[in-house]
Amino acid sequence: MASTLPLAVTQKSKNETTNFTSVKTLSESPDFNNSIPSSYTFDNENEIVTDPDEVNDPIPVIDYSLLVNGNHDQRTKTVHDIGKACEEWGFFMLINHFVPKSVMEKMVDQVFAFFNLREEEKQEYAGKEVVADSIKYGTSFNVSGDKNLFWRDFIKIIVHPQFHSPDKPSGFRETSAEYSERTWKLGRELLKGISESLGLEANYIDRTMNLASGLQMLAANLYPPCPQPELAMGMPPHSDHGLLNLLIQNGVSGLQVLHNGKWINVSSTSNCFLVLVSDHLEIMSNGSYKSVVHRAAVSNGATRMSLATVIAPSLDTIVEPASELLDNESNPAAYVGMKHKDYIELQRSNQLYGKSVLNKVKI
Ligand SMILES: O=C(O)CCC(=O)C(=O)O
Ligand SMILES: [Fe+2]
Repeated sequence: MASTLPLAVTQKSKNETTNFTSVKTLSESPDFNNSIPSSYTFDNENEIVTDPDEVNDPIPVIDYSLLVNGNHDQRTKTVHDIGKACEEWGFFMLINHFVPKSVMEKMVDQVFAFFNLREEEKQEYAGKEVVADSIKYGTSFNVSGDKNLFWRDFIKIIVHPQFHSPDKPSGFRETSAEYSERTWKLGRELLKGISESLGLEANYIDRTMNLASGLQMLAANLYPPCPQPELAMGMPPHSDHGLLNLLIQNGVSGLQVLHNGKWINVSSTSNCFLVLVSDHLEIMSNGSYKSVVHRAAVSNGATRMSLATVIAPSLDTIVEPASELLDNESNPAAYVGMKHKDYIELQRSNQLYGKSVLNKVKI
């Protein structure tokens, strides 16, 4: 899979950018002459990107209210549809999820307020590591390891099993506490439907992935307007660690998912969660459900913001294929078990590219 992904590097010189600690500072600098430094350029030529209405295979939409409040038939159909979406796309849109629109909007506003702090204030969280230090502010993916830089600034915050928050901006802590609590409940409930769709008891994933002490992380991405969007990349093709990623965005589209070898533009959505199957769900389902390869394109007109909520096993859980799904002859284990913490470390110390980390645990 990784070798088929279109991402070739054209130039590689970081010297021009070493004075900037964020894309936001770079793009707002008075000296910025509207041509992006070569260290940010990728060869995005020959890319075919398709809008969902151009393929007769619409992005699956799941009505959460039918999973939790539907009658028997509606529930059964919803569980079936979730399974189909996880199998065929590794991706779906979740509607009627009971997270109030006002809470989602307040969270988006607070994330913008964080990125709008002075650079020195944000730098307090730079130079840290998200698992060890709970909060990390940074740019690109891993500046010291990235071959080319991505047009993206980020903050990652661990909010479960212990809740953490930056002290600024004011109101961030309260808003993110409410948002985290609601999305954590939503993710756990959704995983019950996913367990059932695999033919397992509803609590199977919750129990075996130790979600009572599971990891929840908020990862906010800022993509400032880019004067040469065709040359830059917000985030390269990758899949996420964890079980699910519940993604929201600020009304500017940019997410693209790889489906049957084609990049599909996911249009901007409001009041809906974009749900991405992540690597640990692929591993525990022994590959029945595929983590979705996705990337973020940038645009020159507007600032885009996305907020990922990662719902993941506890850091000490060794994630391996569920023994109930295996059969020595017809369906042997296709992945080796690895502690979640070690998997994150592996991802952090590698280039973010396709399924390169998942491939390391594939048998
Ligand atoms: O910005 C997006 O839409 C994608 C973000 C993403 O892939 C991530 O945070 O892992
Ligand atoms: Fe991602």
